[in-house]
Amino acid sequence: MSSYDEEAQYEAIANSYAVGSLPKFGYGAEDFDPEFGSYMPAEVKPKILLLGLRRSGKSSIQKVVFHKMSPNETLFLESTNKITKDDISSSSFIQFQVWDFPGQIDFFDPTFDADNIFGGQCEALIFIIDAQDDYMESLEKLHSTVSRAYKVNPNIHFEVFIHKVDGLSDDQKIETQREIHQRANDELSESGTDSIHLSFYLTSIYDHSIFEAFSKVVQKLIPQLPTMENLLNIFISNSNIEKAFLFDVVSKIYVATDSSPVDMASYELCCDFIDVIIDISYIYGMKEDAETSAFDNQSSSIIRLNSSTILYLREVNKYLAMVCLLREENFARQGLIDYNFICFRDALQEVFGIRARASMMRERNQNSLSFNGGSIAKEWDGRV
Ligand SMILES: Nc1nc2c(ncn2[C@@H]2O[C@H](COP(=O)(O)OP(=O)(O)OP(=O)(O)O)[C@@H](O)[C@H]2O)c(=O)[nH]1
Repeated sequence: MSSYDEEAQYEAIANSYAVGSLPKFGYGAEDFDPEFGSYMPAEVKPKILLLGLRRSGKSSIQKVVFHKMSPNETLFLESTNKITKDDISSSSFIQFQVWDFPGQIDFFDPTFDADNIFGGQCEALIFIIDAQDDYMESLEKLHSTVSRAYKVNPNIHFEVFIHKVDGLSDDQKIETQREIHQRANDELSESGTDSIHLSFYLTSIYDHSIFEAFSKVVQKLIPQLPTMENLLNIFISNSNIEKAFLFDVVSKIYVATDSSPVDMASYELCCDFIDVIIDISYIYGMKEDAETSAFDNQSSSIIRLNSSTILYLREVNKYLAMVCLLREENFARQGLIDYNFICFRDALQEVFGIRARASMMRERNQNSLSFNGGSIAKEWDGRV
């Protein structure tokens, strides 16, 4: 396939992106306008809620995924006694808030403002069940939580993290998941609310499962995901690449991958690769007077493994990186891969540029938000 055909293919996909289905979810729009983030008031940012019984691991998940806390440090976390709102947008491609709830919260307390909490910008509710504990009480709480939230906002995505599975054997993991899945869904059908769909994930902060689960939760909230997947499919097939992930660098959440199955070992390898690059950039790449991240739009890296596999990282913008796994012999034509990557990046820019421009126009028309003083459709700062 010639490079020109390929470019046209990327362009067609980018152009086919439907402006009509604009997301509420925000992305690193600073790439289009450096001041965009500051225009977006906190109350319109989408929310992901973390709920569950006390000590189930809610704060630990938030700290490990979004604040680089090491899992062992979570042993010293204090119990949460009020709702903690964490704005993820300042350091990440994905703009949202994570709300961490105290375990003892009572939804039937008259002061609990369910409309405000579950309504509006609430996109996902993650319920955490401690798999190392007796989970019967958790299941009751899960049922009351999702029923209450669903009444207020049926569009919420309900996600269940069966957490702390590091303490279980493989057989126990399967059995626990089966039992929790069965009981939770039975309770929903008995109460006549079986239209509520629950998704289950086995997670632990001591391995990459928590990042993988969070990636899947976040991906559901990105309406452009099929377009991104399509672009990645074209990219890998024309570049002889085995697998490609688009990573949000700070959180190591992958916002998209091609449609071949994700194997956990490859994902872990890519996460470790990003950690190495970030660490090296910080240690050796920081300029003396610079306060900004050393990982920038010029970053790229190649690691050759002794299994004749190559790990290749290219930045997409300052928050987003593409990490590819490919066989060594296919890396001989690096120029082709780099060219295809630039086409891919331009197409992605189109996809999100359309979204940013249209959302600005929509907001202007509605006159509900002020986006004064800047053109969103500026040059992408990661452009070569
Ligand atoms: N083994 C194991 N322990 C975990 C995991 N995640 C969290 N923990 C531990 O669980 C304990 C409670 O974690 P927290 O994050 O404070 O729990 P929480 O749900 O925020 O608790 P509250 O604020 O009281 O509602 C801590 O000692 C964590 O180290 C995990 O994946 N595996």
